[in-house]
Parts: sequence; structure tokens; C-alpha cells
Amino acid sequence: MKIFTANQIYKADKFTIEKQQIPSDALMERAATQLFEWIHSRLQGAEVTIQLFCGIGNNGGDGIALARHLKEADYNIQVHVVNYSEKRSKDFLLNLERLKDRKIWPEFLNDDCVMPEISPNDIIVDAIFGIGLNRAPSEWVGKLIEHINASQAFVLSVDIPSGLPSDRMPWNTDHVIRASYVLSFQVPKLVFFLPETGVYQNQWELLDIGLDAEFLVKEEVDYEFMTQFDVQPIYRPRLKFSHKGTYGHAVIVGGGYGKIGAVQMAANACLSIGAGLATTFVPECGYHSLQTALPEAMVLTDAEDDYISEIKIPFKPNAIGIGMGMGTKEETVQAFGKFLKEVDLPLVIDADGLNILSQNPKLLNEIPKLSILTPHPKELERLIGEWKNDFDKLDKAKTFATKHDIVLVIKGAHTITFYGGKGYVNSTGNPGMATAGSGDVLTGMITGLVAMGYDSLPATVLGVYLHGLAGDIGASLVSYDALKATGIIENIGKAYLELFKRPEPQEGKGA
Ligand SMILES: NC(=O)C1=CN([C@@H]2O[C@H](COP(=O)(O)OP(=O)(O)OC[C@H]3O[C@@H](n4cnc5c(N)ncnc54)[C@H](O)[C@@H]3O)[C@@H](O)[C@H]2O)[C@H](O)CC1
Ligand SMILES: [K+]
Repeated sequence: MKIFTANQIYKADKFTIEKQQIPSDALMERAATQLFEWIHSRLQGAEVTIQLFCGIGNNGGDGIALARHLKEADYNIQVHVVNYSEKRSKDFLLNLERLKDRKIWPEFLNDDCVMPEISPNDIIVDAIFGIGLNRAPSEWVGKLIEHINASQAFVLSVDIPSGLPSDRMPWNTDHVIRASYVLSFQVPKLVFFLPETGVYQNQWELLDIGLDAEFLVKEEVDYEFMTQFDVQPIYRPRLKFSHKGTYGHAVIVGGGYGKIGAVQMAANACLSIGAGLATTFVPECGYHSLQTALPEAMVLTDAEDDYISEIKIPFKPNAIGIGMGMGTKEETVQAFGKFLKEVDLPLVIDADGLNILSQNPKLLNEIPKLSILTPHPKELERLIGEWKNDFDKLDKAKTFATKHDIVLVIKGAHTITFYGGKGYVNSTGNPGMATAGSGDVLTGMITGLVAMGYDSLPATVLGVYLHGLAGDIGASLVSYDALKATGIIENIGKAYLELFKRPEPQEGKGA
């Protein structure tokens, strides 16, 4: 699913109005109808007070039109116009007239207004600013937003929490609505997925306002949100007349004294995702535990007992995952550097493989093209340097991936994969996956998919999605808190099955 910028949404708007030959307020009416139906199907006419805070742009217009629908269904409403500018939009004014025609007179809030009383039992509709916000809200509007945030009422934001710009950091973090729920139109907004800006909403959901399908299909975007619908076509079914050789031989290189488990989990995940064969390459000390814990895998050992000193693989594998539990001992750094020069297939590099790269930046030029790097935020910072904010992080990550022609995975609540100047935002996963070994499992899964013949980008996007989905299934069985990395591996099979269940209506999860 494409993630549009505000400008692209305006373009889609214009295109739709022209192609469908509808008046400009028709989209606002669709938006208001969808908002009303969402609310009405849940409240069923309940006697709760709904306080609508409407700006003077089209977001406010949506709110005003919604107020009319709510009134017609006999809801108990209070409408406030947050009068932050004299430049009222045409469709806002049109809907204000329609509201007045029904004898509803909104209260106009200005910079000298008394803050309206809000009970914690009220429902707030936040339609102050939408995607048109392009400068800091003035101080009194900021104070009104603080007042709403302090009310403890349920806050339903229209399109985007007011005060949150769609493509940059907020000017003042206190002057952004903390939404209980966001009903966003047609396409998700990038800010929902970033750690610093995703905190302004608990949950979001899309409402279809019928923007033109041709435009949605054709428009090129910088980011995509990878839903079940987007990931399904990547999957390649196993063939009837295939054998284990068809699904590739993966090698997992890593481990050290006390850190053999990382390799074991990666290799286990690699086989569980479907690789034909898996061989581990570990220091000698890992031999017995690996052979015992994972009988399906083969084991090659380094000459050293406790650490890796020379990486020798006596056959040509289809994929190599490297770095977990490997340490950054000088001999290991040398071995890793030498290996990078020799190897002629894309690698999946994680953990200490990444740490060695950031400590020895010259090695960055030796990374085989189309390799996949899977840093968590700290590892990413060591690789690309500090960032000012999430948007700066995305820019730096994109530049780094393009410069080295690699797939870069930024792990987190919504893992983002960069390749070819584009970012793919993952839709699965949960906080329970922030647990030891979760990253080793992901590396193993992606390595397995590469071994099976998937190209680097599809292997990564599919691997990240299934990893999150396996984690979601695991957490549904044992809770977020009790989920362990091995619990993710155990549910890879169920994740595959879930991938092909009938898609549910698009619903997002907040921060
Ligand atoms: N295609 C769609 O998705 C549709 C979306 N709709 C809704 O329209 C808004 C966007 O409306 P727009 O009028 O462009 O912007 P806002 O309502 O967000 O309004 C702000 C308005 O005020 C100016 N402004 C910006 N920042 C400030 C500020 N800090 N202080 C004062 N004034 C400011 C700016 O010039 C804007 O014009 C979208 O979010 C949806 O809710 C349509 O209803 C249907 C189609
Ligand atoms: K809003």
C-alpha cells in the first residue's frame, strides 16, 4: 500500500475530482459519511456528548460535515470552530452554511477564548488541522490542544492528529493532539510509523473516500506500507518435482564462547523458513551443542576454540548470513575483512558483522552488492552516524543504502527496508519481539529465503513480514512479555499459513 506525501494526496484529490466529474465538496461529503458510519456503528445512538473541534480548512470542513450527520442521527453534539485564521476554505464555509441551515450554531473559539469544559466521558472529534498544517499552531491553539490532551476524554482524530505535520517533526511536541484513534483518509501517513511521531496516536485505521484507483496505482512513491496484500505476491510456492537442492544451501557464520545460541537460532530459523540445507560455521567450542540442539544442520568449525579466526567454506553456498555472536576480536576482524574480499555472493550481515564494519569503515567498500544489512537502532547509528530526528535518519539510511548498493533494514516497531531509493515499511510485529535473539532469527529467516532463490529485496521484505507475523502469532499464544526468540521460530509455519488467510479490513496499529 502506497504512502503518499501531503502533496501527492492533494494531487490525487484534484485528479479524482476531474476524472469523476464531481464537485470539490463531494470528497468532503464522502469523508464525513465514512466518519459518521464508523462512529455510528460503534456508538449506536448512545447518549454520550460528542465535542467536535473544527479548524477552518478542509480538515475542519470534514468535522463540520460530520457534525451535520451526527445531528441528523440525534447525537448530542457541541461544535467548536477553532478560528485560527480568516482564510476559511470554500468547502468549510459551504458545510458551515449547511450546518447553520439545520439550526446548529457552533461556538467560535479565538485567541482570547475560555477553554471549553471537557468531561473525561465526552468523545472529542479532533478536526483542527489535517495534512495542510505547514507552520506551528499559534500559542492559543497550542494551549487548546494541551487542554484537550489533559481532558482524558477519548480523542478521535480526523485524518491525522492535529498539530502533527505529515512530513516533518512537530514544532512543539506539547502542541500535538494525542489521539486515541485516527481515522485517516485513503492512505496511511509516514508519520504513523516513525518512533518519534508515531507516539501521537494509539491506533489508526483507513477510510476509503474513493480517490481515483488509476492515480493510486500509477503514482510513484518513496515509501510503501507492506500489508498482507502487498507481501502475498512475493511468495513463491514450492514445486512438486523439487528436492532439497532446489531450496538452496545456506551457511550461517558466527558465534563465540558463550554465544553459540545466536547461530543455533539463526540456523533453526533458516531451516524453518524453508532453506533446503543449512550449515553453520562456528568456533570449535560450538560443535557439540549445535549438533545436539539442531540435528538438521551441519557444522563446520574454525581452527580456534573460542572465536572465529579464518572463515573457510569448502563448497559454494547459495546464501550466507554472518555476524551473530561473532565478537569483534582482532583475529575475527581480519577474518571477516578477508572473507568480504573473497566472497562473491550477497551476504546477510548482522550484529558483530555490522559492528566490525562501523569500526573499520574501509571495509564498507568491500561489501558485496545487494548484501542485506540488518542493524537495530544502535548498530545503525554506528554505521551512518547520529541523526537529528527520524526524518534525518531516514534520509541518511536511504543515502547509505544507495551509495553501497545494499538492502538496509532499520529494525524497530515498524521495520523499514531501504533499497533503490525506496523504503518499505513493515506492518507486522509487536513489542514482545524486543527480546534476546529476535534479530538472530530474522537474519536466519532472510538468509534462508535468499538461499531458496529469492532476490535480496523480496527476501528481506518477505522475511521481515513473516518474522513479525510469527512474533504476533507467538505473542497471541503466550503474551508479549513471555515471547522468546525461539517462540518466533516455532510460529514461522503458522505465519506462512496466515499469509494466505483471507485479508481482513485494513487496520493499523499505533505506536
Ligand atoms: N484527499 C483527501 O484525503 C481529502 C482530504 N480532506 C481533508 O482535507 C484536509 C486538508 O485540508 P487543508 O484545507 O488543505 O488543510 P487543513 O485543514 O489541514 O488546514 C489548515 C489550513 O490552514 C493553513 N495553516 C496551516 N498551518 C497553519 C497554522 N499553523 N496556523 C494557521 N493556519 C495554518 C493552511 O494554509 C491550510 O489551508 C485533510 O487532512 C482531510 O482532512 C477533504 O475533506 C477530502 C479529500
Ligand atoms: K485532525
